[in-house]
Amino acid sequence: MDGPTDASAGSGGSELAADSGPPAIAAADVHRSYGDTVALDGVSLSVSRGEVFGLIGPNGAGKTTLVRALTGTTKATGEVQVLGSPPTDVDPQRIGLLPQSFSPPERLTARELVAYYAGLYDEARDPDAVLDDVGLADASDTWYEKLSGGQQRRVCVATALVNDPDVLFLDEPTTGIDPAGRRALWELIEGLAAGGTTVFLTSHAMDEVERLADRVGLLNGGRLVATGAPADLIAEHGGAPRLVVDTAAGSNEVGDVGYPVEATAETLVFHGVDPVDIGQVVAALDAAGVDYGALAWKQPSLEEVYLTLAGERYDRPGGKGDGLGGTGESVPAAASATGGEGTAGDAGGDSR
Ligand SMILES: Nc1ncnc2c1ncn2[C@@H]1O[C@H](COP(=O)(O)OP(=O)(O)OP(=O)(O)O)[C@@H](O)[C@H]1O
Repeated sequence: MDGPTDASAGSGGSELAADSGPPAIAAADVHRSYGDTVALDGVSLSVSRGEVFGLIGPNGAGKTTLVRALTGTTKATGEVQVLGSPPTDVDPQRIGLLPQSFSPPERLTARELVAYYAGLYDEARDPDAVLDDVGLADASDTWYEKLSGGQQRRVCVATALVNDPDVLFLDEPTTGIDPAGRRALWELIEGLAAGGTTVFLTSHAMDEVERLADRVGLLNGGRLVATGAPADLIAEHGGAPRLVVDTAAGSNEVGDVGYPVEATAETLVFHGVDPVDIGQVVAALDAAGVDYGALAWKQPSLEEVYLTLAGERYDRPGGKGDGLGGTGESVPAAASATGGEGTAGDAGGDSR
């Protein structure tokens, strides 16, 4: 872990970005079990100040447990520091946390709720300004229980922003939020990051993580199995661009078109096809008399990285894979722990 602890250094995000102090978040060999269920199995990571770190992984991989370990809201073994100090020693003013599950009192208006959270801090932003930031200015007088699920989530995000934190933990911030709202929230997060706020977010939306994160960590079975910039992970694990052709034909019906071909129940997938060579494949299909429908050229994305490394490639019933993930090579079985919720062996005393 990095050196001197000075939790009082710097007061605003932009100052932190220029600060050469300890990383915003540092974890070394973090373990957490619930009874026999190993939720975190030796996680180590470091997040620089001003960085946006995206944590992805299958259900039950340990993402929420890691957020809780990093924020000191569950006990874990190993070492965790936020801004150079154990998380429970850091001034709460400097940390923002949006938990995955958050059930505020329902008979309060959005403004009253955000104002309540504002009152917990020495300094806080104007609740109306924060509600405006999350696109809820028009609903600020509505009771929480009368808001839609996505609006409720936005209020929860607002409560995490109200103290203008230096380090912001967002556990699945956009779940349930409509596409326009998601984009608005992305812009908000981008603005915070541009101002120097460190953001640690978890998400199942790969487009979200690919857009927002400077670095991504893939958690599987409680272990961090890959970390890197989205572009680097895609280059390393995403496979080649491919042409997906809707057809019931088998690969043996096409002949050799110069690209590895993979057949699924409803598609032929040609791997490594550059856009300029699509015509060559189409000509080969026509020459072979293959009956086909739509063609789609796809570049690898973070989703392919996820599907490959998490071993979660989707197989259609009766098919050999959807042809969209990875390189068509066999992938390891999912290693995620998916035990049920419960408190057995939860000696950690989760506190938030
Ligand atoms: N309070 C708890 N009591 C018992 N087991 C728990 C508890 N919290 C989490 N677990 C288990 O720990 C493992 C990791 O759970 P966690 O919620 O951290 O995963 P996750 O990656 O956040 O999942 P999801 O994507 O579904 O939110 C799972 O097997 C889960 O069942």
